[in-house]
Amino acid sequence: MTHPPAIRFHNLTLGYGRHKVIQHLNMSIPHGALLAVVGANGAGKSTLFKALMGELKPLGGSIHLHGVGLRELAYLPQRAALEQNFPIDVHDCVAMGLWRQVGAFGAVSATQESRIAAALASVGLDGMRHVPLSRLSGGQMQRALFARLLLQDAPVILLDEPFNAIDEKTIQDLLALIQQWHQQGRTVLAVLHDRERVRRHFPTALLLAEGQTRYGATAKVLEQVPERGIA
Ligand SMILES: Nc1ncnc2c1ncn2[C@@H]1O[C@H](COP(=O)(O)OP(=O)(O)OP(=O)(O)O)[C@@H](O)[C@H]1O
Repeated sequence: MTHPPAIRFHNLTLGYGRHKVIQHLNMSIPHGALLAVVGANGAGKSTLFKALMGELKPLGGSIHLHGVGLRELAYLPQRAALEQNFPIDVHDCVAMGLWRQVGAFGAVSATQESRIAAALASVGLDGMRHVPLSRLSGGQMQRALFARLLLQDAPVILLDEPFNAIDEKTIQDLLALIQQWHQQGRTVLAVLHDRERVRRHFPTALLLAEGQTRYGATAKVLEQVPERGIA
């Protein structure tokens, strides 16, 4: 079964001033895709996500979202170290995932509180709701950010290096959540560096590399890339 496109890049060129990072990218990502975005450092993986989020204007070409509003994209940027210094606890950080429903200063209803509790339980942080973010380990912080994504309930989820500097047990738990999102029909794009993980868990891949951008079934995309080619 082929799904209609959720995201289409049309002759897309991205960069900063005169520095072009991605050039003339043409591809469609179907609804429900589970896609790994791979490529060497500086290949433009984060740049592509920033453009998808509307944070960076294309130098050329265009990005089309089909059946998905810009506000329906959930985005987990590369390790938000800064965010961990915010003087809030785990509960309030996760509750921010509800901002579309309650607004920035709205009160959280009893139903929403139970959704927050369920999200915390799904990431294994149920006992930590009142712990300040500054006391969390890297893995626990990433669990909290995934709980927030759960509450956002977005049809399209962008994860930029979600497993960077995270312990293996957390990675496995978060991978299980990603699989759940995939089974629910959400579109998930994740920037990853670990080739084996990509092979095992992501059916499709986009390789960004100067002159040899490739998109399709993961095994095919990775087959001619040198062992260190995406790290
Ligand atoms: N704000 C910026 N201003 C100017 N150049 C930038 C900016 N952000 C990124 N770049 C440059 O654009 C290129 C692509 O950067 P990007 O962060 O998208 O790469 P990446 O594939 O995500 O790399 P990594 O795997 O290291 O995170 C790099 O050469 C980088 O130096």
